[in-house]
Amino acid sequence: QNSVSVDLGNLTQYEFLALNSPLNLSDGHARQELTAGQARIVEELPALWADALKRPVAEVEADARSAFFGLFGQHSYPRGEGRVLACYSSSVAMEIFARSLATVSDAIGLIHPTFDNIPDILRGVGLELLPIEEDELHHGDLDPYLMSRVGAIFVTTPNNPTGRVVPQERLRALAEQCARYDVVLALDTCFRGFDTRAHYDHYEVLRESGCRWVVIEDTGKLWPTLELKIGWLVSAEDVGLPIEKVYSDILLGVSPLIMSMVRRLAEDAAGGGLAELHEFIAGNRALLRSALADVPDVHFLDPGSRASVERIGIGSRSNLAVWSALSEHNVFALPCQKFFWADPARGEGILRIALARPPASLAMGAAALRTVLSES
Ligand SMILES: N=C(N)NC[C@@H](O)CC(=O)C(=O)O
Repeated sequence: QNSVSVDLGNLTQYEFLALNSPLNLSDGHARQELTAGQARIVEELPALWADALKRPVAEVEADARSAFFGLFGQHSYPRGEGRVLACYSSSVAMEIFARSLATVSDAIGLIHPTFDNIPDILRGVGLELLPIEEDELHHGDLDPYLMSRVGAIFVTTPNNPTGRVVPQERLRALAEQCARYDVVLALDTCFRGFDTRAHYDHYEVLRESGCRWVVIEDTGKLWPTLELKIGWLVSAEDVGLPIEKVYSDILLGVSPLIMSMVRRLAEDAAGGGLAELHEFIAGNRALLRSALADVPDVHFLDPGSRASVERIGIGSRSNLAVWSALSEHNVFALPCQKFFWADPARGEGILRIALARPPASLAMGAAALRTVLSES
């Protein structure tokens, strides 16, 4: 067994290695087959193109926002000018938020663990990062020292890779503490679509709390749209950050064709597609867990997660050695050191498997993982 292990710079570099494999179980992007309803929307694209040519982009955008935010129960999203900014991806939205925060603050609290492009983007604009352990975030008020040191706190909910959701009353308490310290509360909700526990109206809670806030919403992990996506950068009226100015430094706007595609996908989801997606992911999660059920020293670390990824504890095995052995089978998982951006050693015995994949691919990948784990 080739136990040479590779330790790359960040998680996305591992994901690049998997991009051309039919057994890519690495990135959290949607790579399952189109449903019949979604395939019909692909057929509609030429008509959506013609429709977008005839209508003002503001109208097309408003329709896309209404369908997407309404689908996930976010009825109180802001309607005012410049309050919801469409970006090419949630990472572009993240970069704009980070640059605007760095004009007024030099430190931010960040949930730990989480996907490493978030700390990388924040460090990239010169911000000092203070970790907020996920358990601490869910337990109660945050450390007063941290709250007096930072200009914002950043929370991914549902979190990546754990799938853990900040419940409504916890969000309210967090937002109220942020209001007391005048700290911006920023949320990355890119996995929200998978978990109905994240479908309470976050914008109503945020508005009622009186805190300054930013939310990054993402269409990119839900539907298999060949990376056509929108990251929405949503902000409070009095957020006190030059978000619109920095946005205008980066882009003028997202294609109305993509906005219309997102609207139609959200409409299809509202008509039954979302429930279908939840069942699909649950089925793949069950497939993976049963394939590994009798392998010694294998643990499913997030039993309650509904996100489109699954963390697997592999005991004392080296996840980099397992990753390498899997890659010999042309199967690609994601080693979890880099999610623990402040303490990578805590990710050593953990792999993440993507669930938004064709069941047949997942089954073959799970069988290869079972073989590799049984040999190590
Ligand atoms: N801008 C970056 N690095 N994009 C990768 C990111 O979307 C993957 C991800 O979030 C996940 O695999 O969970």
